[in-house]
Amino acid sequence: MADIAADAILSNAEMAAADRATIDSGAFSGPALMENAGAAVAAAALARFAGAARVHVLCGPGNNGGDGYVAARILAERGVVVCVYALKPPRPDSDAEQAARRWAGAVETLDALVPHAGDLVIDALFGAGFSGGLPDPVKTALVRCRDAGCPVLAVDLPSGVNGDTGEGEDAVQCAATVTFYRKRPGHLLFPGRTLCGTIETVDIDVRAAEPPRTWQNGPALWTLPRHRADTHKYARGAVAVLSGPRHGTGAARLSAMGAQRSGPGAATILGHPDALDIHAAHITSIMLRPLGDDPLAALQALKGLGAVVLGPGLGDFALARRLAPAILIETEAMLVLDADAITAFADDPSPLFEAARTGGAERLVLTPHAGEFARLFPDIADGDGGKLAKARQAADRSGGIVLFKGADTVVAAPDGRAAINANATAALATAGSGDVLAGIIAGLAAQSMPAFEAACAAAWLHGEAGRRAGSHAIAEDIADALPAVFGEIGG
Ligand SMILES: NC(=O)C1=CN([C@@H]2O[C@H](COP(=O)(O)OP(=O)(O)OC[C@H]3O[C@@H](n4cnc5c(N)ncnc54)[C@H](OP(=O)(O)O)[C@@H]3O)[C@@H](O)[C@H]2O)[C@@H](O)CC1
Ligand SMILES: Nc1ncnc2c1ncn2[C@@H]1O[C@H](COP(=O)(O)OP(=O)(O)O)[C@@H](O)[C@H]1O
Ligand SMILES: [K+]
Repeated sequence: MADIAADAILSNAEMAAADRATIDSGAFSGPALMENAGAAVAAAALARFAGAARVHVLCGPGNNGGDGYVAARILAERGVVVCVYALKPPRPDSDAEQAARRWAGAVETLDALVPHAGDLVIDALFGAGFSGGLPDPVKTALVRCRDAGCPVLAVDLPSGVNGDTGEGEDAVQCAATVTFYRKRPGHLLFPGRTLCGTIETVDIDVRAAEPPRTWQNGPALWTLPRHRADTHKYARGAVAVLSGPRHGTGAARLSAMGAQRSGPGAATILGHPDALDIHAAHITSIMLRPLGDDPLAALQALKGLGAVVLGPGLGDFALARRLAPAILIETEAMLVLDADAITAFADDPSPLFEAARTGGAERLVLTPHAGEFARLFPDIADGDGGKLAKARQAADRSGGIVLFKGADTVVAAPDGRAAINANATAALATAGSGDVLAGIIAGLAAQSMPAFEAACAAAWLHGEAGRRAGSHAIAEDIADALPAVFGEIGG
């Protein structure tokens, strides 16, 4: 079986399929995989919590509990004082039942659990097989762990966190989580990401059944454009940003600044003359052009146009409704649709989505935050499934790349590929930061980077720039940090 990239993310079902495929291939048995998993948990407990007075292992009825019994046995063999508690006995004839039989000590009910501050709790109640809400005895036990203030080490996932969505309102905050083979979406989506604490991903000899379609976003996922030594500014591609009115020009400037610093040869702001006067007082290397009576013609007149940013601070919904489909159908440029230009299509997105399909080959990138997402895709926003599934549904419907912003930004393509971004910090939660991001996407797309890759790379670079700029950065600082980030990763 071919192995998959280290940054691949598997859903609960994909992980279970990998487990089955590994067992069916004859390479490893279920009990052998469980032994590996439990041994990894025991090793993490010894390495991270060596001074624990006692280790309480809470076991559920499935294989997650099975891993717990294995870890308990190995820790006890190493001389650790271990107490085991079960919610229910393991499922009959399961690997977990075998593992439980090899645990020689007592098994108490969860209500016997009395953890103390110097103890360690190993949470092996539920993992990849969990859905719905936690049973009351589990909630009570987890509250006791929290109140005792002892660290919790989660097996695979903190119990109560849904591996596919990251949802998990009753889960306890864990100090660390040991997961197996590849991460689940719930390790990276909030609140799961926070609840996991430090995540350790260990190889337990599982091999994937299918090629992945979800990844943790990072440089392994895309290749940045490189400039040939003999290039010139038009060969490097050009970005156009549509400006808002005189009293709302800042957002377009921030997009243009993000675009410019992402490597294209030129960035131009187009707007009404009174808005351009304001821009002229602020900027030097960004070009300015009047929008005129025919905005499409003004765009088409730009040499080497590769991407257009439409929306930041735009204010003019009618212009967005007219221009977005025209850009997709009548130009070759990539369209990054953000902010007001997303809201402009809230009542009737079909002309946009039709144009995205007519324009072909992933020419549209939508960059909604949660509020804009709910305006454009109200039924998807209200529906079941987490942020990853919602972003995928939106991409499928729109025919464009959907970059669903937030602390756990998800980028999804109509063909099902998706990436979860995990390097961004709260430094980005500052006005105008999304405008810079839209510009970075356009800057990369103008250099012929495909839309999905451009959106993923932009989200990651934006996150790195935010880190570098520091927790009190403003949007301009995020843009200013970009050249150093590109320099560091060799772009
Ligand atoms: N994949 C791999 O390669 C490997 C995986 N391994 C391990 O297996 C784990 C997955 O095991 P799993 O599939 O048995 O699921 P698990 O998380 O134990 O939960 C299932 C049990 O919980 C129950 N249950 C669910 N929701 C509930 C609720 N709301 N309230 C109450 N009950 C609920 C559910 O009940 P049922 O739905 O069947 O009635 C069932 O009894 C994985 O996380 C990892 O630790 C390793 O051993 C080695 C290799
Ligand atoms: N807590 C956070 N951690 C990481 N990134 C964040 C956080 N909050 C916001 N962001 C990112 O900051 C940007 C904010 O964009 P947006 O909401 O459009 O703001 P604006 O319209 O002011 O530019 C998005 O890229 C979003 O993903
Ligand atoms: K668990």
